[in-house]
Amino acid sequence: MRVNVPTVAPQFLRSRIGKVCVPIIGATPAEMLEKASAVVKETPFLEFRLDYLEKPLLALPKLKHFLSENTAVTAIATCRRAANGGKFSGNLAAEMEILSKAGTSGFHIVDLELESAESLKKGELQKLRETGVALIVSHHDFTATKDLDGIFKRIEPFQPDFIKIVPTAKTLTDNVTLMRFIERMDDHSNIVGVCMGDAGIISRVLGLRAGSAFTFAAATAGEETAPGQIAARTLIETYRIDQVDAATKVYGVAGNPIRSSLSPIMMNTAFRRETVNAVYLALQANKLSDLLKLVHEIPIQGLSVTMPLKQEIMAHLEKTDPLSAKIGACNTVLRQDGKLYGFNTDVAGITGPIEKRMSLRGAKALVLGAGGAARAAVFGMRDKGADVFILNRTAETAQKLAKQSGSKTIKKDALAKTTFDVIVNATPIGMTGIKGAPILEAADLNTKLVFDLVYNPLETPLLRLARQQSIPIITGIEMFVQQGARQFEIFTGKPAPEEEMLRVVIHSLRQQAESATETPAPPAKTKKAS
Ligand SMILES: O=C1C[C@@](O)(C(=O)O)C[C@@H](O)[C@@H]1O
Repeated sequence: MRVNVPTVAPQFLRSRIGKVCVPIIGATPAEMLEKASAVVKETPFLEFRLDYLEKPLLALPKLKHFLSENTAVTAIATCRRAANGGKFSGNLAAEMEILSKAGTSGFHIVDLELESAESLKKGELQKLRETGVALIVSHHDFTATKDLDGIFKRIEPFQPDFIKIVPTAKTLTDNVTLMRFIERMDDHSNIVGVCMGDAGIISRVLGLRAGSAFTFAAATAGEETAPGQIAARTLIETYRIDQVDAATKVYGVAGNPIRSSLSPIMMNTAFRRETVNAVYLALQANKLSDLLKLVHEIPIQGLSVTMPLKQEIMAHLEKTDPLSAKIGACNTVLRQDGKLYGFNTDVAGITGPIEKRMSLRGAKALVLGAGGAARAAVFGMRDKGADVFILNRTAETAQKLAKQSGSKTIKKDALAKTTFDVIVNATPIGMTGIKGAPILEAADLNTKLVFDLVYNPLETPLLRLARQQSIPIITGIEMFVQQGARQFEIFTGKPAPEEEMLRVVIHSLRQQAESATETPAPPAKTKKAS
């Protein structure tokens, strides 16, 4: 017997649902509804995570009212139990009662975990389905991506409207495993697949192209219901997920850790601005071999390479430009005819901004540090004809670099008596989260220009010191944008929209700084993400 006539028959759901489903969380029904009302303006496909509520059953009348007023919304009810990675502490019978009630409260779809489905007594699932609600049977693996075919075989007998498989990507190539699996299922238009974890971002952006019926995105940054989830607006506006098709070229920034890199927002904005059919991903690379495999499997057309892979990748390149070879590091890889070619745009990111202000030919430059960034600064400025001095905490590394590059080393006590045309900080000192005393004092800044390669915070202590003495400065953002702009040109052959790139980077940094000051202290106990 049908308890309720559904507003949408399950077979029409496919045409009704959007490509991006946004989970709605909240500790109270009022909080949930407030969030849902805000999200619905942009994305009308919502998953109400009833398991986040203390008393889900009591919330259903309010949610019913919301759904009757918001007829454009397609709503999933999920009440995942703690044993399956959710937050619901009740038993299976309580979960079923809530889902059945959701089915008669205007929800279009309910989400049931495979383990729950398998534990049901005969006829119980049928009873739930008789409410007229469509069914997703889900499987989550919070540790790995494995045995996807086996999971599929376990879900299939329940004949759900959607089969959802959510493993965790431990490697970049786990995304390929998931996407190949979905592609193989091409006679099933009802598969939903996404990898959790920082390494799983690839599947969140390219999964629809592989055939996933839809994907998940967080309401806002900070409201993720699973590790690695991207905010809906970022996924739609920055990654342009609606436009990713078979012809979309894939690029990315590879490193470890990569989560807070601003390259994806900068490069995707540039692609959008120049209407290039390309998407740029954050690639959490724990191992270079995993990255190299991914590059060929996807395939990836070009890479920005960052710490700690800039040196290690050199051995895997067909050819590099002469500066990368001298520096022993490369930050840009272009894939052509299956072969990888390396470039170093960090150098141009340093010399370009200086040469906009002064010629480096014959200029006297001081470089602080002797690591990777310092090598780019030293070789780059030497190449432009500057006389370079190196100051580093470990004198031997400075001496070695000086010898390789035809530069000199200098001691800290000599600075007050020496004048420079430009001082470049290539150490991480001054960067948000890095401890360490400033290297230079006011008396050491006898220079016409100070360039800090650190870009977060916008104004570093060194730049503040220079500003106080009215010495012109260049911020690390300029280097970041310039190295990215040159990469864009190598990737696409088009001039880079530098102003737009700069604008979006400054905007993101300001937002980050604001949310860092606004965010209340994290709770003592971190809850398990699901
Ligand atoms: O199953 C899924 C997918 C998900 O775990 C994700 O990885 O985005 C988020 C959950 O809210 C949803 O129920």
